[in-house]
Amino acid sequence: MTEPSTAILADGLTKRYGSTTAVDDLDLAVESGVVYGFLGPNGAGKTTTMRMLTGLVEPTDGAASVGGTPCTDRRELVDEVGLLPEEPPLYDELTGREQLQFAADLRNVRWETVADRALEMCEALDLAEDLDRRIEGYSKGMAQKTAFVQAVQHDPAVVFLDEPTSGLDPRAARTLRSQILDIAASDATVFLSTHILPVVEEIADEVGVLHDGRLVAEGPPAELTAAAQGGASDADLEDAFLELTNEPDAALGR
Ligand SMILES: Nc1ncnc2c1ncn2[C@@H]1O[C@H](COP(=O)(O)OP(=O)(O)OP(=O)(O)O)[C@@H](O)[C@H]1O
Repeated sequence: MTEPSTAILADGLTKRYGSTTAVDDLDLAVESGVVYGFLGPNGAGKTTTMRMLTGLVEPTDGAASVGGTPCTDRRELVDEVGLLPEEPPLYDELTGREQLQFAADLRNVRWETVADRALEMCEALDLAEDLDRRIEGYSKGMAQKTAFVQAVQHDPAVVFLDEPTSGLDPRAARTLRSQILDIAASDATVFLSTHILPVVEEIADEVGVLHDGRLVAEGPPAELTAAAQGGASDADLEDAFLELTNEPDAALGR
């Protein structure tokens, strides 16, 4: 058996905006092939963390790397990562197919090499028939599916997903969950931020809970759940989340 390698590493990662500390001295070590659920209340610093890890925002302090590449090295990082941001970058005037081809071009990847994978994913997500329509006429769900495929079609080693099932109907959300598991099974790492805790319970191997920019708990979902409500057998991840983010100092042993 080969030793697991670290896909995402953050050391004292900090981002301040004026007097606001969005991310506060964050340490992370996420192993390859893991689905890491990144949770936290609104404004906890999840998006800012993902933006630093993908090189979109410079940290004020600390450092991070993805697949061994420093996150400040955006050019190198582009080959390693796929990002589905909160507000996906799509061009209204393009068709879905042109958008996917454009995304491949941007990464200097030949469309022919990713087309089979991309089109298979579109087929499973029930998007294939809409690929030759312009994105301006897409529903929110269609746009979200396109943005997801664009983020992962080049088979990146590490995938960052911010609310990936946003706007998806239950069938599409289920397909997308299974695609995320397929991605992880192929030894890629998935860093998943979502408020939909049952999704995290279902597919995450590890969970990190962020509160006010600080990591207040980390572990497998079952472990966090087991510690919630004094060990009550019917506690779930939502109970754990509410407890941890209601009393973060207790979680940190203060
Ligand atoms: N560009 C910016 N300028 C100033 N403050 C910012 C900026 N981006 C984020 N912040 C602040 O940093 C903090 C963390 O925001 P962030 O968007 O990272 O949280 P989040 O956990 O992703 O929240 P949500 O769940 O609502 O998406 C908030 O207080 C936010 O107002």
